[in-house]
Amino acid sequence: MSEKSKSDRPNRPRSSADRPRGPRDGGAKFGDRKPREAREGRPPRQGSDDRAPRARDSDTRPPRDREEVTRKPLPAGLESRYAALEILDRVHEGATLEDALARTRPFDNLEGSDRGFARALASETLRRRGSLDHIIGGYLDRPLPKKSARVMDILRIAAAQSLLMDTPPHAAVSTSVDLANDRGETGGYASLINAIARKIAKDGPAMLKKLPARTDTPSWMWRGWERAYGPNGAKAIAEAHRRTAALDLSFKPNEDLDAWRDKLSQEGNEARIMPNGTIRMKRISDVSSLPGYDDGAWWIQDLAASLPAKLLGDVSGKNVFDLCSAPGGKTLQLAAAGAKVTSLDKSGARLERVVTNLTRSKLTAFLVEEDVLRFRPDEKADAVLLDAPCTATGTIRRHPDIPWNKGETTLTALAELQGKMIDHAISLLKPGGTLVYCVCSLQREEGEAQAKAALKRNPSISRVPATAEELGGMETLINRDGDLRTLPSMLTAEGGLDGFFAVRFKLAD
Ligand SMILES: C[S@@+](CC[C@H](N)C(=O)[O-])C[C@H]1O[C@@H](n2cnc3c(N)ncnc32)[C@H](O)[C@@H]1O
Repeated sequence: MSEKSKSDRPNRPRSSADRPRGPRDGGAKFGDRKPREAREGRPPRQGSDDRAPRARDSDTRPPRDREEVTRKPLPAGLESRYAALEILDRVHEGATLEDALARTRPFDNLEGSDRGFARALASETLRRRGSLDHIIGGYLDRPLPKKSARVMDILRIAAAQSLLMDTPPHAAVSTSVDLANDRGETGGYASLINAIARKIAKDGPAMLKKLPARTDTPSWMWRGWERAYGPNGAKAIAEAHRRTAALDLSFKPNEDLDAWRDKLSQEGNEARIMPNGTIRMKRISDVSSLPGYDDGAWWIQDLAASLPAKLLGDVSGKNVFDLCSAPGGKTLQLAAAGAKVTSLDKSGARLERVVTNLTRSKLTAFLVEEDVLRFRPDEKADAVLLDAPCTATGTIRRHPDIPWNKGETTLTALAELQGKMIDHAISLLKPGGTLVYCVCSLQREEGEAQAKAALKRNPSISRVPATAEELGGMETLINRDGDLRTLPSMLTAEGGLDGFFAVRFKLAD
């Protein structure tokens, strides 16, 4: 982008202190903080454009830096397992898997296939943690003491390698024993780990096959899905979570999708055009090497995540507030469709990712760093998109840490916040304006129940049902009320999609 004066640089977050006038008044400040990716001099990794929302914004925490500088190099083959163990440790401390991957030094030091292996090992261990714990538990006389959490993690990654990955059993066992011996606190358990890992390598595959899909789902989540979708629906969702998500790319309007499909297709990884215009392929490790990345022709966005913005219809030339916008998937969509977008998020760190994504895509938006509930612009909006913070249970395929780091109390607190955000978003609309409220959650409390309660609290709004035409003809994604409801168990033959809910409201004229 060419050098412009401060007031002409829309892609700069403004702090709330710079907000005396309307949202489009320029005056962009917020210093010259560079986006994190640019600071580190490396492209964002796969999935970073449209990652799952998080109830707790751990992006603002300082990087973990506790790795011992003086550590002796580990034997070949052990580094990647050691990195996976450290990643799990950070997730247990409350970090998201994505943050843990970004901030675990032993992982950062890995390259190529070792890096891919460590990532896959940590992800698969979390994805099937319930099953792995069940099988390991069968070999323990009593649960391991809390202070031996690392022993349990070594057993988990031993089991994950034997049961879920193609690691030869002897390698899964011997590297786990080596990991145990690497530290005094776990060395005393080396023979126990050796014995259990061997048994699991031998008998575990048959045991794993017998475990029901719900074993990998915390019971509060399972109960919610059963209430909402019935026992078979809950089972189908849990089964879908065992599969990894595809790589979905959203394109700017007017791009020639047939040409992009041909350019993106690789041997063994055919790209395909989905009904809504998403191009889908199998996940690859280096997205930045794909054609079109540097030109910003596309951005990563799950098919389901691309649908709520479509419910705003033709936004060209309209004033649209994208509330809770980071990392910016929907801001990019709206800006690419010609809207004058005000992109608001309360996290400055996450807004930097919006800047990165806008810059790469050569699109512009006005950025506001603010809490939604405190946002009081002078000028109201033609349309508002509210992608509220939620439990993100619709994105478990991509973020297998979610079941273990979210609880029912988080759900209750988020549901209360979502109601307040909806009411505030309505107050930001011009008469006749449109609000789309959405969440990437499977929990009814955050979706269907919010829509119902919002209509009851606000007689000035009415629901405008979604149409199949707006969703690329995919009418199965519309529920009985006319709202968008996607589940990971839908479009199974095509690779599934994230779980999303979206409702469209119109404010009376
Ligand atoms: C669901 S994610 C947004 C995903 C984004 N819309 C996209 O399409 O890329 C939720 C976002 O809400 C933000 N957030 C959470 N609470 C907020 C609040 N009170 N005010 C503004 N933003 C908030 C988080 O920082 C997070 O970036």
